[in-house]
Amino acid sequence: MNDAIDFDRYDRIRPIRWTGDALELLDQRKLPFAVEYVRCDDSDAVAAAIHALTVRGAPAIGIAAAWGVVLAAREVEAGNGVEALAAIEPALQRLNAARPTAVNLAWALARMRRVLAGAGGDWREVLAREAQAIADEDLAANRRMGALGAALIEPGSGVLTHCNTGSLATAGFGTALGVIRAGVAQGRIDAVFAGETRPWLQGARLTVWELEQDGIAPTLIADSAASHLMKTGKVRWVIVGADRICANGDTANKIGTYQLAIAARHHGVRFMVAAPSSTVDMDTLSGDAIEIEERDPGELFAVGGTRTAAERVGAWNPVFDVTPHELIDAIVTERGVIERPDEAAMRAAFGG
Ligand SMILES: CSC[C@@H](O)[C@@H](O)C(=O)COP(=O)(O)O
Repeated sequence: MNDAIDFDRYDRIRPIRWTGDALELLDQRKLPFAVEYVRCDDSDAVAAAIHALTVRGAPAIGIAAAWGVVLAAREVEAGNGVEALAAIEPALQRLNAARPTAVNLAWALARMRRVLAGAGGDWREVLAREAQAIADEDLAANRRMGALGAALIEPGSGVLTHCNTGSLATAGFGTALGVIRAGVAQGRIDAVFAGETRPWLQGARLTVWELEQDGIAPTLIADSAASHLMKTGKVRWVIVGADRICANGDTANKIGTYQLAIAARHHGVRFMVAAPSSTVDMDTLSGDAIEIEERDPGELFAVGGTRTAAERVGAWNPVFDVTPHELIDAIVTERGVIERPDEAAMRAAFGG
């Protein structure tokens, strides 16, 4: 087994590109059938892209929103950061309202507000530097998490992941998918299973495509095949990302994660959450307090534009769920590994 990880070999996709005067977003609604970037020239276009899932994944929407603040700043004249902040605050609120569950969005906006409030005449440059720092720190955090998470995995393991948590969902390398990339690179993981992730198919459309760019051949499964897969003994870990990790370790992630955690515990499969510290929300005490985004029920009526449900049916489309901390074996952030997370362990690691 070789513990060295050639990060560049596994990290080629960039979903967010800042051109110097516009934000380009890899259109994740069209992947894998078209690789097209959408150009955003103002902050409302960024907010609309976040809402429409053109850009998605908790860290990625935080980074996109930070660049959205830079775009909002172009529309105002102000002598210092405090004046500028007052002028762009409505735009920041529209960015914040684009999606409710991933805390990285509010976290990135709070960070942009903080530096702006302390800036002088050079406030535009201060904002651009901070947006770039948020992106750079995310990439570094993912690489660190990859190494930390992979170290928990015994050589010869199979793993199951859910949704898309890779380069597409972050500044690069990925959270759970970063752990998987690192685990494959080190020879610890010899089989990767990816759930389709109905209804938006992040697993089928994005994760499988991303891993194939790296020369990793994943096996796609229907979401409903997960318990059966676990019963076969082919996976030792379920590895997922997070949209918000609470003070007690309860974790919101893509709908379907909770049932994977229940099934994993039943079958003796371990359950890992990998996320940067920007996903940790020590102000939210437990998962009960997390707002779960509900999207258009129409997302359930069709696949790829073809109707699959009868006409005039009702549907409910919550797109995240909360996994209680008791079902989580390890939370991995760039700051370290928390095994069997609870409030005491979270407070010891993150304060608050
Ligand atoms: C690094 S990504 C972690 C989560 O953001 C991911 O698992 C997820 O749930 C994404 O949901 P999405 O609705 O596609 O934005």
